[in-house]
Amino acid sequence: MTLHWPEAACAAPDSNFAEAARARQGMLTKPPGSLGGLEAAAIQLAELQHSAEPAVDRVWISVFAGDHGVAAEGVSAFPQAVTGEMVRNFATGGAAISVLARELGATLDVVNLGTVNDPGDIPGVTRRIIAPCTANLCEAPAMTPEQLDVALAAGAASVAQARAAGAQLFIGGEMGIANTTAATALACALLRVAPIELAGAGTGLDDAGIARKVAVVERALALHRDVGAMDDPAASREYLRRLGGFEIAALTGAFVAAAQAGLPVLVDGFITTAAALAAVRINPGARAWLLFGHRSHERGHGRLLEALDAQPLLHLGLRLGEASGAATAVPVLRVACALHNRMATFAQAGVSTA
Ligand SMILES: Cc1cc2ncn([C@H]3O[C@H](COP(=O)(O)O)[C@@H](O)[C@H]3O)c2cc1C
Ligand SMILES: O=C(O)c1cccnc1
Repeated sequence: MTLHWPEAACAAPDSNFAEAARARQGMLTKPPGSLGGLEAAAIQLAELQHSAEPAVDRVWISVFAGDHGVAAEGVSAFPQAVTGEMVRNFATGGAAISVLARELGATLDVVNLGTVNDPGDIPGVTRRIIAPCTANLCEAPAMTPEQLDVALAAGAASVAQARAAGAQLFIGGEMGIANTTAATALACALLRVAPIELAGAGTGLDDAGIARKVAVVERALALHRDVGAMDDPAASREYLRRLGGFEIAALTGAFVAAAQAGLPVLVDGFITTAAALAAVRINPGARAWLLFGHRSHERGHGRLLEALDAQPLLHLGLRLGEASGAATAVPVLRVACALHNRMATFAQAGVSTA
């Protein structure tokens, strides 16, 4: 059997740079460990970038958009037309992620994978249309095998662009009305937990709406059960195909491709973390390349982060998606790098050690 590209080896982090960075942190003019997660982030970036001076000055943000057949079940507080409308808003600069990208001096890549309310060919949007939307995942597999392949490859194509542009950090975001339902279904299947444990309010469902969402995810899981063992990469791929979405699969493809290329990734919220879990299940070597921007307010995010043994940088109660939480965490990573690279050592500053 030929190896499918997402299962090919990931790049190797360099533990020598991690050791050196850890040693340097111990010599800087502060009690060892006192900069907590900032130290850990700088050490991880040094290890991933194979650099004594880690940096995240050049940031690439890809926001993948796609519509979901499961929106027909009334599982979002907003209408499906919003997905296409927001694609336009990303491109014209009015969305949260548009503002954040400008603040960071980051490149914003908007990729339309298929929206029912299609904004068409507009400047600032890359069209990689797969279909107007996925199939309703509680009635059929969300994607055909061919659609899954195209979506995974779309993510990899954005990573190739990011690398060509010299990016030091890749951020993936998503837009797709009803995609918290798809992400919940995928996470439940990958983690083997009940929908009631993970289903949340998304864009703002009330309790009755969340109960409807739970029932929809239960139907989906009943339809798509017995796909394979938890540790089987092919089974995880199949769950992604049946329960994911175009933008979720593109994120999975992007995360795997970034890890294969040796480009660190900063993960956003609930939906992107579900895509990240799928990436790690398909290719375990991808885990090392992931940093986590924030813990979202969305109900199931904590469980997903735990499953990935992730320590997110921020906890601000954000529940937007679009890569907004990851983008908000970039200044924290920049501060971590500046401290690591520019603080004086005890010897340089003539400060007494313990
Ligand atoms: C105006 C607007 C902008 C958004 N930007 C991201 N999302 C977020 O909300 C959606 C997921 O929530 P649900 O599953 O409840 O539909 C996704 O599109 C996500 O990115 C938005 C939602 C809205 C309404
Ligand atoms: O955590 C997220 O990414 C999120 C939560 C709610 C709605 N959209 C995205």
